[in-house]
Amino acid sequence: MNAEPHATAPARRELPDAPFLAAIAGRAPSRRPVWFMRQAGRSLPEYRKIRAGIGMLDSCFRPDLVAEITLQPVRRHDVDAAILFSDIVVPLKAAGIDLDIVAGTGPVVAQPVRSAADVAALPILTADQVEPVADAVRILTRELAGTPLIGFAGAPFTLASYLVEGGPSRNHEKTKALMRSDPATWHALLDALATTTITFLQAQLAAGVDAVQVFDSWAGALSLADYREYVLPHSTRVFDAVSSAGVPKIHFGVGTGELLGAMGEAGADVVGVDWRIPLDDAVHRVGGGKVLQGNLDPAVLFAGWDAVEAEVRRITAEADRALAAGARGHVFNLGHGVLPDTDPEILTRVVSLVHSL
Ligand SMILES: Cc1c2[nH]c(c1CCC(=O)O)Cc1[nH]c(c(CCC(=O)O)c1C)Cc1[nH]c(c(CCC(=O)O)c1C)Cc1[nH]c(c(C)c1CCC(=O)O)C2
Repeated sequence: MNAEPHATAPARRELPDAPFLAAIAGRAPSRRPVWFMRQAGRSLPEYRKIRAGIGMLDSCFRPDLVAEITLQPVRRHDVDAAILFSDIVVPLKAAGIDLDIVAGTGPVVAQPVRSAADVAALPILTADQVEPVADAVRILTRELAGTPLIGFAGAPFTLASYLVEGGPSRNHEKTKALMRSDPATWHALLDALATTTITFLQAQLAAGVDAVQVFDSWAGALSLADYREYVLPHSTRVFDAVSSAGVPKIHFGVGTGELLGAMGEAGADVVGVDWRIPLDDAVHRVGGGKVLQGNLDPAVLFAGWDAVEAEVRRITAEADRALAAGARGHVFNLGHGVLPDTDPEILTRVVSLVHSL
C-alpha cells in the first residue's frame, strides 16, 4: 500500500455505476447492494490481529491502520460499500475531551457534562485536529478502486448521551433529566455537538468520502414529541450543513420505529431501519422518495444458515414491496452493527445470497 497520506485530495471519485450509489440515486443497480454497519471489528480475525496491543482510539488516529482495517471486510465479504474505521467519539477525543473507549463497555467520559458551565467549557473541534482521519480517507480513495467509501459521525443526541451519562446507559436518565430540567443548557449542548459533528463530516467529505452516515443509535430512547422538540432541529442542522457536498446522506437509529418519519425530515436521502419494523411498513412511516437501508437482526446471524437465509429472503421481498410502494431504493444492511462474536463466514454468505436475489 503506497501510504503517502499527505497528497492533496483529488476531486471526489465518479462511481455512478457502483450498486450502492446507483440504488441510492433511484437507478436500477447491477446487483442489490449490501454492506454491514460495524463490518470492521472483532468479528474478523485479521482485525483482532492487526489491533493487538494498540488502543482503540489510538488506532483511529493512525491513517495506515484505519485504511487497512477499513479494507479488511471489503476484501473478505465483497460488500458494496466500505465504511471508514473510526468511532463516534473520535471527534470528541480530537477536540480535547477526556474520554476513552473501554473494550466490552464502550466510551467512558472522565468528567460528565451536567451543567451550563460544563457545556460552556466544551471544546469545539477544528478540522486540523482530525487530519489523520482525512489522511486515511485519502489513502482509501486510492486503494478502494470502484467501491464507495462511507464516512460517518455520531448524531448530537447520541453523543450528548455519552457525555452526560459518562458512558453507555440503558435508560439515559441523566440525559433526559438535563433535557427537561434545563432546556437552554440542553440546546446549547446539542448546538455545540452539532458544530463539532459538522466539522468532522466536512473534513471527511473534503478528503473524498462518497457518502456519509449519521448514527443516532440511542434516539429510540425518546418519544416522538421529545425527539421533535429536543433533537430534530440539531440533527437537521447537521444534514443541512453537509448537503452542499452533493453526496448521499444516511440517517440511522435503533428502536426508531415511531421516529422514522421525523428522522426522514432531518434531511437524509437514506433512512436506516432496525429489525423491528418490516421495510414495506417502514416505507409508509418514512414517507415516499426516501431510500431504505436494512434490516436484518444481527442476532439472527447466530441462528444457523437456514434461519439466516429465510430472513434474508423475507427482507429482500419486503424491500421489493417497499419499492413498489414508493421507496426510492433499498440498500441491504443489518438493523444494527455486526456483533463482535459473529462468524464472518456467515456475513460473506449473506452478501453472496443478497447479490443473487
Ligand atoms: C454507539 C456507537 C459507538 N461507536 C459507534 C456507534 C454507532 C454504531 C452503533 O450503534 O453500533 C460507531 C462505530 N464504531 C466503530 C464502527 C465500525 C466502523 C467500521 O465498520 O469500519 C462504527 C460504525 C468501531 C468500533 N467502536 C468500538 C469497537 C470495539 C473496539 C474493540 O475492537 O475492542 C469498534 C470496532 C468501541 C465502541 N464504540 C462505541 C461502542 C458502543 C463500542 C463497543 C464497546 C465494545 O463492545 O467493546 C460507541
